[in-house]
Amino acid sequence: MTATQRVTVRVPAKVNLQLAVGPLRDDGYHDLVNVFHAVSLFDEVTATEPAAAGTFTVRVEGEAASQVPADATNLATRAAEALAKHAGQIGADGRPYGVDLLIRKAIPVAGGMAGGSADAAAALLACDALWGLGLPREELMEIGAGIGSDVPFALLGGTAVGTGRGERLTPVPATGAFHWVFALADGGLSTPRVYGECDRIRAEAGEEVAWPTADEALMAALRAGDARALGAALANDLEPAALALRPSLARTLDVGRDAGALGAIVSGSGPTCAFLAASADHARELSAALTAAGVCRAAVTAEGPVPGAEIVP
Ligand SMILES: C[C@@](CO)(OP(=O)(O)O)[C@H](O)COP(=O)(O)OP(=O)(O)OC[C@H]1O[C@@H](n2ccc(N)nc2=O)[C@H](O)[C@@H]1O
Ligand SMILES: Nc1ncnc2c1ncn2[C@@H]1O[C@H](COP(=O)(O)OP(=O)(O)O)[C@@H](O)[C@H]1O
Repeated sequence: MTATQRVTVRVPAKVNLQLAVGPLRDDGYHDLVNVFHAVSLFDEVTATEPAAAGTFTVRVEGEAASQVPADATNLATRAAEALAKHAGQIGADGRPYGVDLLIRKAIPVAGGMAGGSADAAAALLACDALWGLGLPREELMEIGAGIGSDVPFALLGGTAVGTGRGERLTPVPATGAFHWVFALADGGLSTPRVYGECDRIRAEAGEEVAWPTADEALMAALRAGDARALGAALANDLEPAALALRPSLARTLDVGRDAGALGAIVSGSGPTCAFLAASADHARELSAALTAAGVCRAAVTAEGPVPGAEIVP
């Protein structure tokens, strides 16, 4: 252990600007073109030296704490244990690595905004500092990919294209800031269930599943910082599946569109819906319209892109 006794990391949620889902692979995953965009909705993870060396514990605070497992299945705990294994289990002081984690949760749980992956990424960065490992971020991203497909992006942040199962990342140059509104839903949607429903819908339609490719219009909109063009290019192949499993989301999307959103989309596997606004004021207006229509549990505004997981000084 180093002299550092406590490290706090702030980590953003994501929205998928394009989620092109390719064929189902033999390993149960789908090849993707996943355009990730980090937004200013953050969880915080604090890593503290444990009372007993070699133990891993986790506590969760926040409105949704009861929906998050506070045991070894928590993605943050799994990430910390994976890092300890990677580092050889025993620190330079001869004591086994261990950590007490505290998660302050603001990212909706099972909401399609990768909150669990964000916590795993934050735990990797926090434990790396707590244990004095000093691993390069790329190495943490590789360990993160073993925990979940979305974990590497939470370490990278900004805007990036993910290929493979979403873990192989290439940053995308983007100009300016985009203004978002997120309509949070009651309850979550299971990611494997939404992918399964996508496969079922495609099989029923007898569709040939195309190899996923990045949308050039979307990339150009990002390079130019053109919110209107970006709004028109937003696309999510999981949206029909999320709507089939949660039909009420169709009305949420319609209310946002009718209120003038530049783009309206289910975020990843849902059920959070994302709306692109023309400005911060416009985002506040959209948020008010969604709340007034009663089509969401709450509406929150955010900006993107923001950096990935960062240690709080
Ligand atoms: C859909 C997306 C979009 O970014 O995220 P969410 O919207 O749920 O946050 C991701 O693809 C979710 O990534 P993540 O939540 O890390 O998934 P993983 O733990 O790796 O996988 C969970 C399950 O999702 C399915 N899965 C995931 C990724 C992928 N490329 N193909 C898949 O089919 C598989 O059934 C897998 O067993
Ligand atoms: N730290 C964590 N935060 C949120 N969920 C977690 C965490 N660890 C494990 N989970 C489990 O992972 C599931 C998916 O969580 P989350 O990442 O929030 O959703 P999504 O994949 O839709 O973005 C949750 O239902 C929860 O049971």
